[in-house]
Amino acid sequence: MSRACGGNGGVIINVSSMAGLMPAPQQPVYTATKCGVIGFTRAMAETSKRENYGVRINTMCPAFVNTPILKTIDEEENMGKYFKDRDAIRKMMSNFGILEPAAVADGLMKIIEDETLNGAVMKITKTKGIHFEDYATGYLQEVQEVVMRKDPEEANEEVTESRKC
Ligand SMILES: NC(=O)C1=CN([C@@H]2O[C@H](COP(=O)(O)OP(=O)(O)OC[C@H]3O[C@@H](n4cnc5c(N)ncnc54)[C@H](O)[C@@H]3O)[C@@H](O)[C@H]2O)C=CC1
Ligand SMILES: CCCCCC(=O)/C=C/[C@H]1C=CC(=O)[C@@H]1CCCCCCC(=O)O
Repeated sequence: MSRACGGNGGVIINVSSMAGLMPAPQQPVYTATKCGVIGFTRAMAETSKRENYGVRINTMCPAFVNTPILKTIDEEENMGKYFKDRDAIRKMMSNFGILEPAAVADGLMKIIEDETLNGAVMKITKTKGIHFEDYATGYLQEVQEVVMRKDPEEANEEVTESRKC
């Protein structure tokens, strides 16, 4: 797919979850994997841009969606020691509401069609619909740009200077 490998470019959409953006105390490992998907997506999107892969890489973070995975909350084998906490998860579901898969399909289509999106973290919730996690990228970009073109000591000084008020 990458132009660097002779491909035509394209778009990759990784599937994270709202659990990757907020702590899900009954599912710490799930939370960690979904956070990982977000970090990986954002880093690879930046790599793709710099290396001119021609591939847009984005991720989506739906809240609860009506699919078979929700039934796994009632499986002790899946929940392990958090099985006893399934009522808390059910309460969370009832507070958040449950999306239909079509809402996720709408998000997928938006990412495919909007060619400006790269490194985006799309949230999909019952109350707000499709919206995006806002990162303070200005500082990060500034640091990355300076660090990429300077020797470490010079870059460090420049970044420190630029942050002085
Ligand atoms: N349903 C929900 O509430 C939400 C789901 N997600 C994410 O969406 C993605 C899809 O989940 P759903 O369609 O909801 O669940 P699902 O349970 O309907 O589908 C998951 C699929 O993954 C397959 N699978 C599981 N382990 C696998 C493995 N090791 N190798 C290959 N395939 C494997 C299963 O056979 C199943 O077909 C997952 O990454 C999930 O974490 C994200 C947010 C909310
Ligand atoms: C706000 C969390 C939204 C999570 C959406 C999601 O990815 C759901 C996945 C669940 C399906 C089976 C599970 O074991 C998953 C995790 C449930 C996390 C719920 C956290 C509830 C809580 O912390 O109270």
